[in-house]
Amino acid sequence: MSHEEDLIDYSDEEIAAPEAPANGSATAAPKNELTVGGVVGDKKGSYVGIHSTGFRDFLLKDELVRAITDCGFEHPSEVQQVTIPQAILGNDVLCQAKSGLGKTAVFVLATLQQMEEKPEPGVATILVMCHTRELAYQIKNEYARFAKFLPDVKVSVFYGGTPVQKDIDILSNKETHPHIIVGTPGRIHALVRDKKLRLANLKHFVLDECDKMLDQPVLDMRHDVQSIFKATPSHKQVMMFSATLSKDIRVICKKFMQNPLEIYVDDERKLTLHGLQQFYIKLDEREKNRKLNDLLDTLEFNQVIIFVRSTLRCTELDKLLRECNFPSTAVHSGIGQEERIKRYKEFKEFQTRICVSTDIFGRGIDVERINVAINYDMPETADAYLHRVGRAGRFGTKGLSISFVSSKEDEEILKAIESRFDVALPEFPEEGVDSGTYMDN
Ligand SMILES: Nc1ncnc2c1ncn2[C@@H]1O[C@H](COP(=O)(O)OP(=O)(O)OP(=O)(O)O)[C@@H](O)[C@H]1O
Repeated sequence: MSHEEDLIDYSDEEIAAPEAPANGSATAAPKNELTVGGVVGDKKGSYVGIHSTGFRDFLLKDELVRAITDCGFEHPSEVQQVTIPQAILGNDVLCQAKSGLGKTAVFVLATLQQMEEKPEPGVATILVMCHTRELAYQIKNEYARFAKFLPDVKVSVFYGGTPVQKDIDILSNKETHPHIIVGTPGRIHALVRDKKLRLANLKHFVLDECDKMLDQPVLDMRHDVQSIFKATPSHKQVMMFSATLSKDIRVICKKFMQNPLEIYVDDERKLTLHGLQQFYIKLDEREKNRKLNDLLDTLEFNQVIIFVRSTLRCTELDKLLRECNFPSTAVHSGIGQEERIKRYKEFKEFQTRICVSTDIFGRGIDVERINVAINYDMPETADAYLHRVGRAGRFGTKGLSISFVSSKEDEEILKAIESRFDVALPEFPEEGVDSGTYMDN
């Protein structure tokens, strides 16, 4: 059994406290910050530097512009306006921007733009890593979407829980060897360690959900990332993204970078989504099931995601919902990988409307029609809360989040959320809320 197979799914595990900075290779970077729509430290936020109003202004390859149009993207979001022009120049970038506002397209477009027209067969130049397998799969699909008019570009996704031999076969044939690799650190590390994957020609190293990936000393994710990083050339572009970047984690991220441009779209305290209405409900643990039933009966939703704290609770709640005739599915690390991806696809494609999940779907997962997010169990940190509720109200759409508060600890988390993100979380009104406030027409 490889080392990688020992790694259970990271995302079901607790978020560990950050440890001392790792022995990274880069030196401390001078301040190079751009805050948009907020204030970082004593520096005033600024819109100076935003001149672009359309994707065409980025002077991207024709093939990319066509793909962007096909995706239905009309205008770049704020994070895209600010970050894409810098990223396509090859600068290192550390970027924080709200959930659901299009960070993925920033690195996908920036890396594809910098790719040679005829990429050398058998050579990987772009590596993107993230913390869960479903997110890796999703990012691979985003590359496929934007590279659709670049027929020579090959992209593959590698993650654990699948036969490693398949990955080795792909890598050992020049015809199938990808130029772009997306994956999770355990499997990528195993492939690099066993010399199946060579990164000597890598030009772009990207971490999505970078805080989660680097703040995991217990489960060795950071260790895997560091080992992989060491197998790459010293001259390359490094980009990292998340909706949450605490001061501590920024220091760690920057150890991988050289003089990065730090882009913070909105002050840390203003990271909650405008279109998202957020409430809590105080109740006893034993009242949760009935309350959830009532909510699912009365709320209007396109799709709803329900977060729980363990795989066992996930299985049981899903079962209970189905017994009550709610069309539910469950996703957690105890489910076989193939089945997990199948369920992800069904949910993404609107074939299922209710998904009970552990934190596996708590970050990055983009399902357009989720308009309600329910914390059946409170998350353990304010940051985890922000990511979870950000599954609803994607790209400026409306949404609703309701969090069940059933213990003293839950109340503490609620307070931490309110103070960290400068947001008032009111109690869910007895009479409910008007569906027009959380459903797009
Ligand atoms: N300019 C755009 N116009 C329209 N839709 C867009 C645009 N940019 C991104 N989107 C869509 O918005 C959704 C959210 O984007 P994405 O998943 O990249 O967000 P994110 O910033 O990575 O969020 P998170 O922090 O939750 O991971 C996706 O469905 C994406 O296709």
